[in-house]
Amino acid sequence: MNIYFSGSIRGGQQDTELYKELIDYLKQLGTVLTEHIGSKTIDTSISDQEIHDRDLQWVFESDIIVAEVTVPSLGVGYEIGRAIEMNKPIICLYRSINGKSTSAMIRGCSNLKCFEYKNIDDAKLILKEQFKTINMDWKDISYLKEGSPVQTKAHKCLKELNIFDLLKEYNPVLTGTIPLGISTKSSDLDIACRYFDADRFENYLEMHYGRQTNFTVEQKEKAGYWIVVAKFIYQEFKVEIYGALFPVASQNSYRHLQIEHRILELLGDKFKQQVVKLKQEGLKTEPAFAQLLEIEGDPYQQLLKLETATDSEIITMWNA
Ligand SMILES: O=c1[nH]c(=O)n([C@H]2C[C@H](O)[C@@H](COP(=O)(O)O)O2)cc1CO
Repeated sequence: MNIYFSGSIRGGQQDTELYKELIDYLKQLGTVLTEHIGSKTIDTSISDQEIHDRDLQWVFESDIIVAEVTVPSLGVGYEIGRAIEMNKPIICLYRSINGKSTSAMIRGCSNLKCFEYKNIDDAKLILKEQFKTINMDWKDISYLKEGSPVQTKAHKCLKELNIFDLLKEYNPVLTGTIPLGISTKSSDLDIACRYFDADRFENYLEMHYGRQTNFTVEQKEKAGYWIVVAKFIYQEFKVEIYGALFPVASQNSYRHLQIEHRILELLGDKFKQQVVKLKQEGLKTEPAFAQLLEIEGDPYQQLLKLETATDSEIITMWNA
């Protein structure tokens, strides 16, 4: 796994030693492409344009961006913005100094995860917990092959439909409950995609899947977003391909998948069985999680808030 560590240089180098400690820790989790940020020696042999182009190429090659954003830096802010455009997972870490927090454009951005920490041990714990979820590559569906009978069947159908090759440019990810192993008989095969041109995406879906049983495709507004939804039946599965204009990683179905996966990993089989039981009784997935964790309010929104909770906070929510 390639990691792009981002930290202030010309914005101020007072935290360089801390960056070095973070980089050393990240080296245990993957390959850090930007080790130079942990050193005060500035390479003057390359031009600003070379730095810019090299670093953007590294952002592109990274699987994750970790940014320490306590010292305000134009370069770090710019890298984060470009990484969001590239649909990369981003973790920002900051310390409040003299009551001063970090920019609202970072803390308030739903395309990244922002954590406040106090010391290096805190930061390491946050990184350890976050990397556990991020390491799961949902784009590669081979994990289904070794799974439950329904997961193996899903794998076979998705291969036969060639969904992940045909829709490659739309960045498809299987979401919903089948990847999590908590599906019931009525669970769909949900595929989340990102389009850049809704009409083109709709036509493409029609061209490739229009002959499938009960095929329908429509464009509509949902919760303020313009979406394209194609549905059809394939063998025993209802397939739903869903496209929106924004990156899959920031779509709610994907974010729910990630947080639910993390909760299931943390709370184990007993919790999983309770979720399945509530679903069999007719509850939808997110309301089932919310009921068991005693979360009040809109379960779809409230579950997303757990993205920045620590493992121990999540564990204490469940009184088995
Ligand atoms: O010499 C450099 N090398 C380099 O890699 N950078 C990149 C990596 C850092 O994450 C970020 C720091 O930006 P700034 O220098 O504006 O604080 O920019 C920035 C500079 C100098 O701006």
